[in-house]
Amino acid sequence: MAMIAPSLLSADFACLEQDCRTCLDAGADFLHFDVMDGHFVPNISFGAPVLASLSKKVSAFYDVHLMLTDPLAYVPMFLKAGASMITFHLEADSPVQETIDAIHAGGAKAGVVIKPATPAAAAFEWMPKVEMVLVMSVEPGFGGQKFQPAALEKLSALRAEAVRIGRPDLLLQVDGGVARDTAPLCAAAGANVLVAGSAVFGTADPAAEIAFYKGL
Ligand SMILES: O=C(CO)[C@@H](O)[C@H](O)COP(=O)(O)O
Ligand SMILES: [Fe+2]
Repeated sequence: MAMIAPSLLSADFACLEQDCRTCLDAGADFLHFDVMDGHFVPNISFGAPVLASLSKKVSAFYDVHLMLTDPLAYVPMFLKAGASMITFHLEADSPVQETIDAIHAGGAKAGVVIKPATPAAAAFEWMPKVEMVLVMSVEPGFGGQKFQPAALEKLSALRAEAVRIGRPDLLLQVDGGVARDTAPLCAAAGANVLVAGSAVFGTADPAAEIAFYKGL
């Protein structure tokens, strides 16, 4: 059964607290918090002060997706702000092992992310060291983009590798263009955490959307 991580990037920032509660009441497993620096990706979203305010009011598993050129420099502030898991890009500039260690030292779970152009094999060496691998199925930077089917092969390859190394239940997340038509394909390919932004918040009934993905 898949877990669902609604992406707050598509929430109404003027009612972020209420939007989080709606997701959690509907059974959302994680709240996906997309952080963009306007450098690693051509967009700026929100940062640690927003997470700190939110995590004080709403108790949840905060799945923080860092789209930053130097994630290591920002790990301490996101840990302090209440991140439950911090995921960073292998394409970023920070040393990977040091960044994983800094996240773990702060008591959070760690994940690595790959962009569409990065092969699945790039994540293999890190799989024994992290709790989650995230496959981007769109270019990071914006919500509402079209799902890139090439992500499916990567998910299958990563799931096979997770089984091979004796971690069959490793969290394997997919992010970008996940909707009612693409989510079942992702789950069948081995994803067990589905990020959905516009598919959840772009509907009149986010709770019904969340129930659909949880049932996969
Ligand atoms: O990390 C990102 C975008 O860079 C995502 O988490 C998006 O927020 C997903 O949005 P949808 O594609 O589901 O609308
Ligand atoms: Fe994301």
